[in-house]
Amino acid sequence: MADTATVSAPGLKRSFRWSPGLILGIVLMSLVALTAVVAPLALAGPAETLTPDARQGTSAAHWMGTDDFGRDILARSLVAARLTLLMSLGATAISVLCGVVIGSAVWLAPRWIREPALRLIEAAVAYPSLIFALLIAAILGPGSTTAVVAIGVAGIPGFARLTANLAASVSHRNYVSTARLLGVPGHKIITRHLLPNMAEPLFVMATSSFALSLLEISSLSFVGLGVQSPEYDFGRLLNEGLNSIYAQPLQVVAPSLMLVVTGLGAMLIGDGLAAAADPRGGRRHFAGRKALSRPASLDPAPQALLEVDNLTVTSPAGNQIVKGISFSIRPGEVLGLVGESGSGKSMTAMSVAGLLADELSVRARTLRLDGLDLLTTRDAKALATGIGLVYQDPGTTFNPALRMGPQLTEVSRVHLKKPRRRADTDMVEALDDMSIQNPRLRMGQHPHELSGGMLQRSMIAASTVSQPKLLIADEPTTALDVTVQAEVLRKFRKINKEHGTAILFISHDIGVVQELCDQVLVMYRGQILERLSAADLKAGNVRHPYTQALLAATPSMTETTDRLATAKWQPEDELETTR
Ligand SMILES: Nc1ncnc2c1ncn2[C@@H]1O[C@H](COP(=O)(O)OP(=O)(O)OP(=O)(O)O)[C@@H](O)[C@H]1O
Repeated sequence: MADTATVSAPGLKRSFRWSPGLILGIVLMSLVALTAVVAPLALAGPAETLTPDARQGTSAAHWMGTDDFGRDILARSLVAARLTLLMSLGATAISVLCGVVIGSAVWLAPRWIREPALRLIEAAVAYPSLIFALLIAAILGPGSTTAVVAIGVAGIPGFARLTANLAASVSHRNYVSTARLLGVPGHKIITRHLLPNMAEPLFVMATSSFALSLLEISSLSFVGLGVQSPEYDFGRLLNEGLNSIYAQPLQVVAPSLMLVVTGLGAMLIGDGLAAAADPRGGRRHFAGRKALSRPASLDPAPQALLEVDNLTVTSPAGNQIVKGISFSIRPGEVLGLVGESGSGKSMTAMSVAGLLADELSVRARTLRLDGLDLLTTRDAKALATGIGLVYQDPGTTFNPALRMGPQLTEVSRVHLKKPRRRADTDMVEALDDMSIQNPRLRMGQHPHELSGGMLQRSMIAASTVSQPKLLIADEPTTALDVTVQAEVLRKFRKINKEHGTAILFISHDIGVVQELCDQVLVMYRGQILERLSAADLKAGNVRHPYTQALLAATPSMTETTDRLATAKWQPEDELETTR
């Protein structure tokens, strides 16, 4: 149904609000930039030639008078715009480039380096940047290059912290988790997935940082540590005018006005962009798979494809989120995981995929997929081709900055080493198989050009094109409308029947689970309360009071009732785990 429609994926619609402040800022900065280009060409003579007309007041020839050496004050203030702007841009560039590199490196580093590095960056950010710059300038000696380096270096911690924080927040997106599962190297994740999606806040901060650099560079020149004569910027002009501030106040007024106009323009742009930007949106750390601890080993059941024995996930506060659960999935089996929100379903699935947040501690006696020890393996190819992942929200599954094709064919190209053309052809077939019309056209489009249903079916196609042994689907139909849901569920059944792919299917929806799954696990507060067949679930043959309460809370399509029951069950009840 959704194939012909082209709608924006949720969360990806962009809007931009032009505020009066932003427009004023752009006008002011354009005027200053124009002055910086034209003034040194047109006004170098009156600005730099020494004449006997020293300290004259305003006149038709000198609108703001002349300085101690007979030079035109207004011309000097306008010409100074070029050096001031160039220095501010240079300092901002140093802060942004070095900050982004350091922030990315910190995010990529192992936890034992990352945590102290972040504390160090926090401390550097808290230290006043101008004092820091004064210190650097005092060490390097006065000069324009010194001022640029000092102010640029002083701004690095701010960008490093922003980059590390943004990387941590973007790294929660599903497409980054998928890239990690696929074994994409950390630096590629940064350049392909993180930086394009962090560009907006970085740009907004760079604009504000430019305004700050302008003021700080002018301050350094004003106190004599920045630009030295015969060069001059706004700060240097203020420094020279200070000596004769009472006799010739215009010497200070003109560069002050230029400084105010330039600073105001940059700040208005920074504020305007920050307000206009539509925000998108624990720390995840890429270092291959998370190392899991294992108390002791146990031989897996021979027929099991996935063997999970005594899996425990503990939060940094010491709370057990998953409490020693055990289950297995046979080849070709569809296992449903149901339970209310927060019961630990996703934590269980992400433990299997090795994609849990760094701060969570994971222990298991056995975690094995078809002979592959998931506790210790670093074999990215085996993981990428062994496990497929489908997430709840198709809108966050794909990187909005990249076209669909390269994202969909990543496993084939990176791990199966298929040539690009062959990978594309296979993916077109897989998309066609998922009833996506015009698959070739879709491959060249960006995610926001596809509907939610199409994105979800594309994700299923990408997850299954390499025929993984296990497909993990974490509430894959929750964000879809009912018609699309039914279609997506049919696709799961087709994959299971045609390729014999085992599926770990997570859902709140008992009705969906009954239809799709062979076996069902009922989870509550990190424990498995009951394991039963879908047929028993359908027939209401359930033993545990919580499962009975869950069933009672499921609306029936055939019976009419005025009120829906809620899943009432007292947690004080004895937890009757059946493993
Ligand atoms: N990084 C974390 N640190 C501490 N606790 C966490 C962290 N991530 C998740 N949790 C907690 O773990 C519990 C289980 O979360 P999980 O996402 O597995 O639930 P779920 O059953 O999948 O719920 P839902 O159906 O809403 O997705 C929740 O209470 C959640 O708050």
